[in-house]
Amino acid sequence: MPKTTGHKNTTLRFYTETIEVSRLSAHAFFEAGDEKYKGKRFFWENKEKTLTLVGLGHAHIISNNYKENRYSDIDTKWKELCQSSLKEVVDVSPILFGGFAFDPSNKISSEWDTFPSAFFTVATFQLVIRNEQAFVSIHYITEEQESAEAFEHLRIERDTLIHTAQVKELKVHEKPEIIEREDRLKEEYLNAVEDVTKRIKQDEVKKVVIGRSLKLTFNHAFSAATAIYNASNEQPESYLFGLEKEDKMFFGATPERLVKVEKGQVQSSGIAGSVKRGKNSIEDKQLGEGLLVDSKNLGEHKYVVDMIQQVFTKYCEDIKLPSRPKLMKIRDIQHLFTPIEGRLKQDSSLFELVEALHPTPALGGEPRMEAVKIIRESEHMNRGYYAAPIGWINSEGDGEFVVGIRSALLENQHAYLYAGGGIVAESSSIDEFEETRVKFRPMLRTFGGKMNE
Ligand SMILES: C=C(O[C@@H]1C=C(C(=O)O)C=C[C@H]1O)C(=O)O
Ligand SMILES: [Mg+2]
Repeated sequence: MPKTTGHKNTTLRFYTETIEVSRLSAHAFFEAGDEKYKGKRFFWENKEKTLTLVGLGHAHIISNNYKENRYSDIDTKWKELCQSSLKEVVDVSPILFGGFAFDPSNKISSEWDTFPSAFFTVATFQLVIRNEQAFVSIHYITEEQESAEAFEHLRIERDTLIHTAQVKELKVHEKPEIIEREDRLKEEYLNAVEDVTKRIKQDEVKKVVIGRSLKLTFNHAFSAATAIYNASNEQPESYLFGLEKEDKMFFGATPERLVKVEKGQVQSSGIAGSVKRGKNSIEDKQLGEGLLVDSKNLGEHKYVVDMIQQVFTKYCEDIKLPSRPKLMKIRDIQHLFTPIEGRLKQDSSLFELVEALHPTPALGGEPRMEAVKIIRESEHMNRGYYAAPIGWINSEGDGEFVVGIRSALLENQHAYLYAGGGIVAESSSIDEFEETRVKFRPMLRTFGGKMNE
């Protein structure tokens, strides 16, 4: 078991070696880790498809179960590891990949019990595909002097993994069938939406996002590699993420960037307000145009943009913010979308921004603390990592986090899907239920589910 950092007296040494490889599929590389690294992998592909990351094995884990300071703890330990342990100048930066729980104060026992409030890893074998170039790095983190023998062993293992990935196409697994489908806590969900709508009308809060979950049971275990592969085909215009922990994998295809930092430039996005896609281009256009002027959806959206703008005002300068939202059309749904950009003021880090932004009113509500408390009390479930930040950071402090929606937790023969929506004074429980049904679609298709139910 790799040791985690944090002990002041231990000096870790971080050894790396990178090679460039030609012709390597990220999905096949992930699958090559099936035998030895299952439960210790991650997958990432950005929306623009200019960056793909795969991690196999844990060279190092940084995690905590804190309610407070969970972001700064990860931040500090990662900086420490990079600054004091990483001895060489490296051409491909090591990546720290992981995620946070939506609400570490939620104590409901659930499928998420083994996920701490923050969980990040440095992979033993890291694949980075950038601008069509693929690099595989070995990471070896130890308290001892480098052991030539151990490193040589890792090189052999790396070559085996690359070879396996190059010669094999993605296995076509026998397709598991869904044998049971359960709308979990449906009554509780509908009651929560109605109750929250009332409380909003009484001016207790302005907006609260209420979510629900679907549980699928298959006749045999669903392969993690296949699930990620299917999700990327179902929703190619989204980010793709996967994070394994022991026998589970949290994964999804989300359209929503929380925050990206690259060379001091910061980008975030306000995405809230939704309508389905039309059956034909005329209906689709009408629905989109209707969304752009719909007061209920514009209201949902504005809380998000205002809050992100406040955070940017604190952490950034040269802020660019369009005056009105545009449409983001993805396969099953269209959203109101406002991109926000700025330049990071000095001395602020990506993790500080993640902390300041999570949860935005797109996933929590307005005001934030009150909304999170209402979610904790009225959803009757534990969101785990759903609707929470998931992403990566490199040794320079650049990186990107998305909001883990349009997502599911896969556990062998079971999958738990999650979806929610922003409740405002004008919400109706029937329409909100319908909106979550549309949001479940990409993940349902990923698992071979039927859409007409
Ligand atoms: C909460 C979800 O989505 C969020 C809620 C939206 C809405 O209510 O209109 C739209 C996009 C997301 O910010 C989800 O997909 O589960
Ligand atoms: Mg909505």
